[in-house]
Amino acid sequence: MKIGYMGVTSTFVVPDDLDALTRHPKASQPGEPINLHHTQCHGCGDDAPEGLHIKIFAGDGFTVRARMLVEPRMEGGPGQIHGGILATAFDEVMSHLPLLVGGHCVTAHLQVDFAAGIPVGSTLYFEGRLLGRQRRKLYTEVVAYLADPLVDAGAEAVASGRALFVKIDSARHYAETLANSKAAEQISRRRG
Ligand SMILES: CCCCCCCCCCCC(=O)SCCNC(=O)CCNC(=O)[C@H](O)C(C)(C)COP(=O)(O)OP(=O)(O)OC[C@H]1O[C@@H](n2cnc3c(N)ncnc32)[C@H](O)[C@@H]1OP(=O)(O)O
Repeated sequence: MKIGYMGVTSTFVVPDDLDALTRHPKASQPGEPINLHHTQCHGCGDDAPEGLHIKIFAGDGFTVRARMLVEPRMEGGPGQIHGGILATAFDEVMSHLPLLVGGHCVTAHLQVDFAAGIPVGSTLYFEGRLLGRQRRKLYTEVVAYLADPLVDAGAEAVASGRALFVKIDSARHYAETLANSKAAEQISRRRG
């Protein structure tokens, strides 16, 4: 099996020749929650029993804000969050950024830098930013803090991530797997 994309290990490089960004007319307003996915989504779904239950809100411009309680079931090293859980949280938070410009995307590339251990019991605050778009590709980044950077200018950044998302036709992309989803009916209804 070849590793990476098209046999090449991907790196995250934002191209210089980006397309102009326009906020989608139906995008959530700053401060409003973004309900991009569905209730069984492992990242944001309220009804996913083992999910992360991340709360995600639109920010100014092309940004999102989010928070997540680090629960005991998320433990990796003693008393600290598991790195894979944080990567999942980053994926989820950044996956809401494309909605600000419209359309569903999937993650094509994800990378994480872990700067400090994150204690179980803490609340993580996330700031995500859309760095740019080129055709179907959207470049995003996210930073995690142990305090809300909106109210605490000295909030410490404990991890950061970057991801490339690719725009999809969701009906086509999920055509063969939708029936496996516990939320199949809800998603079909939403599509009309
Ligand atoms: C109600 C519904 C709710 C929807 C709910 C949505 C839930 C989202 C959940 C959170 C997000 C996830 O975890 S999503 C789950 C994890 N991700 C996935 O399962 C995705 C699996 N991968 C794929 O399906 C595919 O590889 C795609 C869609 C990413 C790309 O395939 P494609 O459509 O054929 O397009 P392709 O031409 O290959 O690529 C398009 C452009 O992207 C570039 N590109 C593609 N992959 C890469 C890569 N790894 N690294 C660099 N560049 C890449 C190509 O060079 C090209 O650039 P250029 O030629 O334009 O320059």
